[in-house]
Amino acid sequence: MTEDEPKSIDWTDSDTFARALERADTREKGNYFEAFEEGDLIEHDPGLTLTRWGNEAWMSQTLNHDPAYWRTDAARERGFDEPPIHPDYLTAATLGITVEELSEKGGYFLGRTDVRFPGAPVYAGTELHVESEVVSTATSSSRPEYGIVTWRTRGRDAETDEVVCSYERTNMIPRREPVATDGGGAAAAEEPENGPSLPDEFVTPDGGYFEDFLAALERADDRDAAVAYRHERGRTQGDLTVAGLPLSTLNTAKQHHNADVMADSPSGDIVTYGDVTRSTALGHARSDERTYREVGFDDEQFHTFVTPGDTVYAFTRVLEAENTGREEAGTVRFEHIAFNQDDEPVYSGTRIAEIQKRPS
Ligand SMILES: CC(C)(COP(=O)(O)OP(=O)(O)OC[C@H]1O[C@@H](n2cnc3c(N)ncnc32)[C@H](O)[C@@H]1OP(=O)(O)O)[C@@H](O)C(=O)NCCC(=O)NCCSC(=O)C[C@H](O)C(=O)O
Repeated sequence: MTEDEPKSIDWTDSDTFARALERADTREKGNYFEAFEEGDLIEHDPGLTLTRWGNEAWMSQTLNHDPAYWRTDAARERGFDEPPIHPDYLTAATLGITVEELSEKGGYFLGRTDVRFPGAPVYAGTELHVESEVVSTATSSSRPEYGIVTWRTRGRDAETDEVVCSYERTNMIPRREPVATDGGGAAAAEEPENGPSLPDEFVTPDGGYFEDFLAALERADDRDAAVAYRHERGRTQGDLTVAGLPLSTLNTAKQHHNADVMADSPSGDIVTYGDVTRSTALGHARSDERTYREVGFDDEQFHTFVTPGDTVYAFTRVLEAENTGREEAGTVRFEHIAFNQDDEPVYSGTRIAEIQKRPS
């Protein structure tokens, strides 16, 4: 090189690189709140083939061990052709595909309702196609930097076009332009002087069959009692559950795998995907019952963050039991509450499931 030739740039020199980074634009991912308008229909590009491996990874790591999802003979006894895809994994995969367009910008998952599985059982090899419709958008009165968006999402079997999973979900989504507010929620935070008193007695079912739930409800009837109990198992959150499981469903929300960005967010750390928290709590609950089929989920809410090192436990309330005349199972409605090592609720929701009847 002669003196007149321009010096080549060493882009990896730390000062040079720092200056380059300062000047470079970032190619952004995800959509701000302002991108969503009521009635918009969004077809999500990514598809995902539901595999037995994906199903088993999800089920094992969330402690869902129902044999019908693991063993062919147990699956056939329950009326399936082979071990099907579990509804929790199907729900998480349906949501995962939507994240890039709906919530990757950093939207905390607040709640979900009307989770249903209208199609035939879903087996490994099914390719999912997913679409979402914007149901509503609202400003947040307490957090001006966010808006609140609700979508109706449908996951279809790409081959038959049959809807296999559908739900309505609500997230907080960052605004491009924060709005001015009056500070909103402060008044609503006031606690009543005396909270509602709990029932005198907590009844625990003797077993996990439908008859046990029915008998427990009958024992609680006409008394100041609730059928309510906690489950023994806990699951401490680590890299696989916090980052690995959502990424395996194509869920690109930075909340679960970018500790650098999340250090400067309300949670201060990466957080467990809502579907992992919820599936883990449901796994604990199912370990104390004889599940026959999952029917649906409503009123799901995420109350506070779960971060690495936190342990997810579960508490169950039995709300109703109905003998529908079906030979194999009766229908039970539960409320499940996931809580952490400090006994704080992190998730709650109601669930309708068919529970096996005791073999005669
Ligand atoms: C996120 C929070 C820290 C917010 O807490 P806070 O500021 O105390 O507010 P609120 O919880 O009262 O809620 C904020 C506003 O949102 C409305 N809201 C809340 N829930 C719902 C709901 N189910 N439906 C509709 N609207 C809802 C409230 O009314 C408030 O409105 P306003 O008063 O007008 O402001 C806190 O909520 C929190 O920590 N939540 C837990 C969040 C979480 O951990 N989620 C799971 C992990 S994130 C995830 O899974 C992302 C996922 O991958 C994805 O992409 O979706």
